Amino acid sequence: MAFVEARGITFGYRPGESAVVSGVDLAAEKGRLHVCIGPNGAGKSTLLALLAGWLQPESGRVLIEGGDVHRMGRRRLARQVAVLEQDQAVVPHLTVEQLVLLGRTPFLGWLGWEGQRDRKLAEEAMVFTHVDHLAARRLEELSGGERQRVHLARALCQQPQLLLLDEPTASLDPAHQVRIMDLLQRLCREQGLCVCLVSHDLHLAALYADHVVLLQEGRVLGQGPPGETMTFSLLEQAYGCVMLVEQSRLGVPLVTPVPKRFLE
Ligand SMILES: Nc1ncnc2c1ncn2[C@@H]1O[C@H](COP(=O)(O)OP(=O)(O)OP(=O)(O)O)[C@@H](O)[C@H]1O
Repeated sequence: MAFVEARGITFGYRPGESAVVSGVDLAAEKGRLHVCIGPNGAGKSTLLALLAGWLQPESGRVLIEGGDVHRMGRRRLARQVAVLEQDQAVVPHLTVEQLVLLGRTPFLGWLGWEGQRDRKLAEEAMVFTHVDHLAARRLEELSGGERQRVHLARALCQQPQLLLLDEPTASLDPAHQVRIMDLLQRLCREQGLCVCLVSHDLHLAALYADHVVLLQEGRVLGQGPPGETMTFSLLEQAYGCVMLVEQSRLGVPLVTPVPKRFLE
């Protein structure tokens, strides 16, 4: 059974205006990495917020392990689902370790004290994401990429079953992009996590996705393995520019948007 399922979900931010997500069906499984791609404004972040239960669809349902996400208690939801948003707020004066420990909040007792196990999980998450050497630093003293890795550590520290990430590699250098994607893949394979992420990086999507969802104007234009969804015709239709799709030497589609001067 799918771990998280969207059944015909439709959502619009303002009544009477056209929907931002329209009739989306998808099924995401444990142990698999799902990547949602599509042009700016296609509705990817909105879809992620619907899967997280932060937004309620006008029609259709989001199910987690077969249960409606809006009927799950907030604490239960927070224990199962971790979200890494696109623009994480910087909480002033908080150290890296303190922020990562916030991932344990749904599991703490009523006094809110962290125990030894919580601190151990925070440390493991910081080692995983290569930020352990920054543990005592304040968030505002970090680079964008370092901060992004710290927020990922916070999400991992939560030990979720479903991890939703909005452009988790956006401000990372190529080595850290690969390291973080390797880590996410390992979490899927070894710990059976269900990972859904949004990305504009078509090459990373082709390299790592088990399942690609291609959105355009709120609708699913195609979904399936990268080889079936990242075709030049679907990508051109979605992005509205000419795309060259080759088979890379790593055996996955290599997508290059073609500059105008090569078309003249
Ligand atoms: N809080 C909001 N209130 C009103 N409209 C919104 C809100 N958030 C997003 N939208 C609109 O909904 C549409 C989809 O936005 P969304 O952020 O989901 O797209 P996206 O595919 O993630 O885009 P991008 O790739 O640019 O991040 C856009 O037209 C956007 O302007």
